[in-house]
Amino acid sequence: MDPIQLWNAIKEELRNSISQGFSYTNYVDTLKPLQLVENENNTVTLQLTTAYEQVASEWLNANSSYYQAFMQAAMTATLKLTGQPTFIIPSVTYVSPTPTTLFDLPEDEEKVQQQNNASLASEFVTQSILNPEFRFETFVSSDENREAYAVAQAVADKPGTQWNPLLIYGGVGLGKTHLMQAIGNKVLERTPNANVKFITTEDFINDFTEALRRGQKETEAFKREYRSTDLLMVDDVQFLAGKEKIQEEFFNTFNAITRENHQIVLTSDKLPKEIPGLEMRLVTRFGQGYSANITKPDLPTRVAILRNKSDLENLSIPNDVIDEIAAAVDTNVRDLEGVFNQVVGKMRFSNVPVTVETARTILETMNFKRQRAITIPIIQEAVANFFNVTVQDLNGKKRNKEIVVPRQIAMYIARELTQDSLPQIGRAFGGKDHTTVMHSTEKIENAIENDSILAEQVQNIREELSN
Ligand SMILES: Nc1ncnc2c1ncn2[C@@H]1O[C@H](COP(=O)(O)OP(=O)(O)OP(=O)(O)O)[C@@H](O)[C@H]1O
Repeated sequence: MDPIQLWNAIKEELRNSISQGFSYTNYVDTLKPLQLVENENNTVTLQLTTAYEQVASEWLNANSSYYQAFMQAAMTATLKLTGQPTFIIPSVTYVSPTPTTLFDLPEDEEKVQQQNNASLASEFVTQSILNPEFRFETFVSSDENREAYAVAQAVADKPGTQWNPLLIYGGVGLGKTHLMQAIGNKVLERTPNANVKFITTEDFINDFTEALRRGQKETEAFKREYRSTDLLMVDDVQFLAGKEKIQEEFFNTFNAITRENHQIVLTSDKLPKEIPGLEMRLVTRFGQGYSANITKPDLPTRVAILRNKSDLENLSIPNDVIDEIAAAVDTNVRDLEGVFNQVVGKMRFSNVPVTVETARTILETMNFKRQRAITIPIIQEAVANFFNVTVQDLNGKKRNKEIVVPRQIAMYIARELTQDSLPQIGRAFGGKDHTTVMHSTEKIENAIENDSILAEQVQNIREELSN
């Protein structure tokens, strides 16, 4: 006896004889046939499974006789129809939402159709490949990505539940794809048969365009392929901007997946509401789960990332070399890795120990310069030189305009380019009160808006400091 056929017949019986309080959609439809198990006493158990905890607990609960009796009655009626003499006992087990589709046995006809479509789709739909190195264990968690890291782990543990979709956004090369694929790798590690798909937005656009070009059957195959995923991960959704037809298809794919409580993870370079040309319905859908930002790593994080890489690859790169690279490359982690790889290559292929000097040469060739830490004394000196006054004047009490304006500018730049607090800045300017610093910075902030000469002077000093 085929459990799928049997269950379909029972469902039909239940649909026709449904009683009040026994909801077909919320109860029967959530159950899927697993298998038929022969018992010793000539009975057969139809094992059913559900991803809905409540349905399972209602079944298992002390009052479950209501459901069992009802189901039993439907079975008896079904068996009469099919003329089967075996006595069938229903049983229900709960599986957490992640692997639902693994048990989501399609109805026979549908199964064949899906198989046909799958092979049709595999002719032109992008195959998903995950980088095995992109795992949580190889990701350095720091203040700049802690929230994204934590929520990505939560999604990997319980996909399709609370944070759906998860959107990870931030600048280039900061680890968005790494974290997204870490979710995929973790899910696959736990559930190897899960239908996990990772694609770029460009892949989605190309696949859909190709499907449309090939015809209706292929378009259907495309839809089934994408909409049947347990976990769909799409990189760089900002590239959907301005493409109406693609956005419509993406919207439908999104709805089909989330309706099944399956998980979507997206990355973007900015928040959806800031993507020009992204339709409102997608903006709201993308924002309905959880959006986590990743920002540029600071110096200690860059050092930690390089140390971690060096350890993972069993390399003994000296600490001063790591510090040199981390101090010079503050753009993003991808650039940091690029320089690191050059250094590793040098170690391997030229067989000489890597020193700070070698690292500096590599950094220079790659156009990276060590950033000078900007401190208040450096700012004071630059401002004093620019306006032809002395640092003593800036730190003194003179109140003539020729001194007051440069002093206010120096305080403003100190506030902007250092991490020092208002009281610390006040102390560094000859023991001034923090309210004086606040007043000065506000004054320059407002003046920059209306006074283009002053704005240019401030900009020139900034540039001088960055050289
Ligand atoms: N915190 C981190 N710890 C370890 N490696 C990291 C970290 N952040 C980024 N990386 C590494 O930096 C490289 C670039 O990261 P990734 O490709 O994930 O960036 P991205 O934010 O997706 O960039 P893009 O927007 O350009 O696609 C990868 O090799 C990744 O492993």
